[in-house]
Amino acid sequence: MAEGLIFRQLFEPKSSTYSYVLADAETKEAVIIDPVLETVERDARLIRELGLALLYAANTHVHADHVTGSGRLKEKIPGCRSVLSLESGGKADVYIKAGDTIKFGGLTLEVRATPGHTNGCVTYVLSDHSMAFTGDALLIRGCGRTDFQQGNPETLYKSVHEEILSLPDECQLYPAHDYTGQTVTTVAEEKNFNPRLTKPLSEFCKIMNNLNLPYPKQIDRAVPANLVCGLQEDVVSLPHSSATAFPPSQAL
Ligand SMILES: N[C@@H](CCC(=O)N[C@@H](CSS)C(=O)NCC(=O)O)C(=O)O
Repeated sequence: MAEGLIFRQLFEPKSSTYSYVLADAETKEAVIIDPVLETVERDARLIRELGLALLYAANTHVHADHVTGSGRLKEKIPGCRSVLSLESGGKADVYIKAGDTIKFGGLTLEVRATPGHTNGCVTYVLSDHSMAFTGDALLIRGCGRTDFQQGNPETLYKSVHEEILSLPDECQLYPAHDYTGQTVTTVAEEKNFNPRLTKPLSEFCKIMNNLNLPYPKQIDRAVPANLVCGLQEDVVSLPHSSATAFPPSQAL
């Protein structure tokens, strides 16, 4: 792990989503990647307890399976700005594209475009290339589905091979989801053991075109909400949250 980095991996069980807090231990400036609406209270508390100054709530893409917590975090933590790729077509305070950087204290995340699951997917790579946050492009021993939101298996295959598996073998990869209890993988592991991405392109496409997965349970609620930073009048938190409804934000 990069020297001087505070790092937390956080889990939201309903959608099996991982969120990540990264902060500079010296300046306490911080970023959260892929926060979830239902766990905003928990995450905001942690950020407060660690004495962090949250600069950015950055999404890897417009998620289809859960509502982002970025809009709600902005309301709770003044100074926090939402981040999303320009390609996503959603609202945010800061629009990013390949090659951009997100700075917090002395640390930097590089933005790599990794479309294929959606066309706005990005991967955030710590500038020393010790860790990368792959969203749904690469999952542990898997990858994001390609059957909606402009998904395309050929695009995904190229993205993952060129932008993620080209990182150093020891680079730790942190996905947006895991459905089997795993938490982290490495480039070397995925180059050797990923049952989809180790296949030639034609075989990969065949696998992806025949996954036959049911649509995510929250898709009809999540996609429209995530296009407006998770803040939409009719979006309410799922039952286990203490929060209720959020008014539309003028401050996007
Ligand atoms: N059952 C879950 C949705 C599971 C799912 O479709 N996951 C997506 C990422 S979230 S859009 C995916 O790409 N999965 C790939 C795979 O191989 O599982 C729910 O209802 O939320």
